Amino acid sequence: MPDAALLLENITCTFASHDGDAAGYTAVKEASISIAPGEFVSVVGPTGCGKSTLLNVGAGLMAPSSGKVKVFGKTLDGVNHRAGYMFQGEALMPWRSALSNVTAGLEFAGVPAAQAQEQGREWMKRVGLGGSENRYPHQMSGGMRKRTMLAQTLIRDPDIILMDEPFSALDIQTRQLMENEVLDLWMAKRKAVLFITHDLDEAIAMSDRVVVLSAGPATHPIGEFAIDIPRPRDVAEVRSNPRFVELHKAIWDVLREEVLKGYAQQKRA
Ligand SMILES: Nc1ncnc2c1ncn2[C@@H]1O[C@H](COP(=O)(O)OP(=O)(O)OP(=O)(O)O)[C@@H](O)[C@H]1O
Repeated sequence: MPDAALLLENITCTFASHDGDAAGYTAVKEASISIAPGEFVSVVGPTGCGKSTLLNVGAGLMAPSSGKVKVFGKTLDGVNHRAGYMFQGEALMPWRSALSNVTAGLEFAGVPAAQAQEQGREWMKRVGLGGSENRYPHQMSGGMRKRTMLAQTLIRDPDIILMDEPFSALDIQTRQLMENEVLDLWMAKRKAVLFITHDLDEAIAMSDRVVVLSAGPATHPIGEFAIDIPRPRDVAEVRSNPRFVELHKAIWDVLREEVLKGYAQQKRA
């Protein structure tokens, strides 16, 4: 079997506690997730369970308290340079134009400016933003800013794409358009994707596999479902596919209780 593109192996993450508990807060405990090259995997779980923590560990932005990360078979030490990361919030640099936000990663990697600009313009077109190169982030809609972030993430052609609830702030129509665009781009290149969402519909519509996390503390996977719905898929239409409905019910049966636990914990906090 080929090496996983990204393997999170027995990951435990303990944070210093805010309430003086010397043992700290173990957000994630012995969690293992493997993503094959070219596979699209979504991770769903209740709010605050540790989804972003796991993604940060996979990106090499946070070292786990114990456990290992392997990238195409090699143990990760430091930042994961084979991964592109699209954050949940607004991560554009407000002082840079859309184009220069998109090309920033190439520039930092030492690609000559003219070449970076040419690639940047191509990517702006690919994400439907041809003609908006000179706009600044505040001159763009939320959807346009997300498209810019998508181009910024994909321009470096990463082998692994990490996405943390990338479209949660968008209205439903824009969100579905962007989800379809991401699927089209992914179908063309088939990179490994780890997609974090709390939206089960989105997870099923997009993925090859959905991993369900337990509520925290000590979050870990409690279920894994192969999404055997043929591609290409339209994220809006796929929702009426009988198999979608069946999978939704099966996954929700596992997720529901965890969501209730997560909600109760947030109310207590
Ligand atoms: N640096 C930190 N220090 C202390 N606690 C932290 C830190 N980072 C995360 N946590 C805690 O770890 C838990 C998991 O956080 P995380 O952001 O990974 O959850 P999440 O599932 O991504 O949340 P959401 O669904 O709200 O985006 C939370 O209880 C959070 O408060």
